[in-house]
Amino acid sequence: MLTVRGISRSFGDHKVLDEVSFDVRPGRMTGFLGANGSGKTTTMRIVLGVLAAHGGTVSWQGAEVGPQNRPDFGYMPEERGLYPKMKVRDQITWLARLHGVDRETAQRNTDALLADLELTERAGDRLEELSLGNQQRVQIAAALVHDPALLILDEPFSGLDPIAVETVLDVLRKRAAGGVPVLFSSHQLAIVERLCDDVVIISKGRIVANGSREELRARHAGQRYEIVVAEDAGWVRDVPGVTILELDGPRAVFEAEPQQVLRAALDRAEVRSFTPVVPTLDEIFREVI
Ligand SMILES: Nc1ncnc2c1ncn2[C@@H]1O[C@H](COP(=O)(O)OP(=O)(O)OP(=O)(O)O)[C@@H](O)[C@H]1O
Repeated sequence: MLTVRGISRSFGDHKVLDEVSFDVRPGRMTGFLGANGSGKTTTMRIVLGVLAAHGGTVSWQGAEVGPQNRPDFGYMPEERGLYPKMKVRDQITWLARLHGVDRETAQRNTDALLADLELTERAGDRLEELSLGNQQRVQIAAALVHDPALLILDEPFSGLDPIAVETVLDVLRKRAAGGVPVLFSSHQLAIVERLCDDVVIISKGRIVANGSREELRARHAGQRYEIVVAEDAGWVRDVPGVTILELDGPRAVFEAEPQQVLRAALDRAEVRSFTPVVPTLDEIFREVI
């Protein structure tokens, strides 16, 4: 498990991270969300040791992270740093070798990743000959080729078309299923909602929400319900204590103490369904940042 505790960082007078704490658990996909400039990249760079913290600790499997851990980590930085003129397969294999992987394993891992990322046909092309989306897939291969024990990915889905997103998702899910903790930042909340086990939301350098997707939804659910009845649901607005959010023929969405509305409903109408409305990640995000 990766444990981040009380990390702070300033640039000049600007405090960019303020006591940031969260965990990235084994076998779980953790989405790291925040507006532009909220501190995601800075946090990731500190975890990777590329940047020093001004306070706090980062631990891996219970011990403070140091240079000895770095070869075990896989990092896809925001500023993509591969060689445009080098051929795709040569480049990925070479990166694996730099991480100390033997030649045979490096070639086997490269070929398996290129196949999983649907890049086999481009293996002999120079990186600069690929479309931006395909270059992005190569970046993902570069972060994964040495079979890292932890994955930190800065915006791995940016610039990918929906089919490429699915391909990359499958590759990352496979790693997580194998027990690797995966932390990735993204602005695409629909993807995070679908993919993540855990969510960490940062705003202006502070963690404002942190937990499993279900916990966050339950925590932010409030008293919002949807009722569907056989005929017009207009009477719901007359039940004391109800705030109507949507009213559309036989369907109403409202905030209220639910038992009272359900009792009133059973007196007046044939109830087809009565369900709590859980907020989307997008709604939670807007609420907390
Ligand atoms: N090397 C630096 N020198 C000065 N300020 C910096 C430096 N690196 C980051 N910052 C500032 O720290 C803040 C957080 O930046 P960071 O890149 O971590 O945000 P982010 O959440 O990754 O944003 P985005 O979603 O736009 O990538 C910003 O205000 C940024 O300008």
